[in-house]
Amino acid sequence: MIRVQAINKYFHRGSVNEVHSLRDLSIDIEQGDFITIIGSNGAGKSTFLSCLAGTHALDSGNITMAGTDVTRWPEHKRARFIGRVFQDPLMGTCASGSIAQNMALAQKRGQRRGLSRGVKTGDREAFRQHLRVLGLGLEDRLQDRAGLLSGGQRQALTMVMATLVRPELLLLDEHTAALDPKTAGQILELTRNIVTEHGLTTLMVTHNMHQALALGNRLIMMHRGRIIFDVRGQEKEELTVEVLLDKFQSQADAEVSDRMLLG
Ligand SMILES: Nc1ncnc2c1ncn2[C@@H]1O[C@H](COP(=O)(O)OP(=O)(O)OP(=O)(O)O)[C@@H](O)[C@H]1O
Repeated sequence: MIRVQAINKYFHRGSVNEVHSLRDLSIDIEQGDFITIIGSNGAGKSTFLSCLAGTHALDSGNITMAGTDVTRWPEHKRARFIGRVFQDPLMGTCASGSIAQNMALAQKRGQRRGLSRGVKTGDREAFRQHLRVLGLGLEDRLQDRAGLLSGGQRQALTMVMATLVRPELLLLDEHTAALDPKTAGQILELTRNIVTEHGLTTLMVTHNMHQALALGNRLIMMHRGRIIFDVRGQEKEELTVEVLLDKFQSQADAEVSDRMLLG
């Protein structure tokens, strides 16, 4: 289990530009949970993923993974058991490296990486098998530079790379948002298959409520650095876009009335 206890994250603390991005956020993430995360712009969704990945240090609070306190662990140390896919398909792969070289690097995630970009012969067949599942023909293009691939192909490759070494936690940050609808659908299907096949504990940020409802066993809604709604199982199955929109709206209404009261 991953336990997040009362975490706070500020940016530019103490200055006029201070942003309190995460506010006493707590959540227990069960082994195998596939959580979709929705929330308004600036709600803190990406910051939350970055704090889990160790990209940002916390101002307070704790994160434990499988009983180990990782709060002070730097990003590179957590990389051993965290896979992450970003919105930008260009971020997950090295354009100048071949598909095989990219996969060889992914295979060494969290280990010391030498300067050698060599790929062992035995690995090539394993890489081909991983790529064949995608149905994109990438298994026959191991020598091609990743920079030659389309955005969708690169994101598919990134998904495979992020899960080549089974991650304890998979973080997906709007990973289909930059793709055309058809390709986004394919990557989502791939996501569903990979996560289900390996039973990966996964957090997926999306602005698409249909996606948030269609995938995962649990959904959380964030607002202003907090989790304001957390639903799972049957209750999630029965959720509709209308109910989610109502939640958003009631939050906005509450803020307006707060402002009126305070003002
Ligand atoms: N590196 C940073 N420096 C300063 N402020 C930041 C930084 N990263 C995030 N913030 C601020 O923290 C708040 C939360 O941002 P975050 O990107 O986590 O929100 P989000 O929910 O992912 O939003 P979106 O849906 O728009 O991507 C915002 O006010 C943002 O401006």
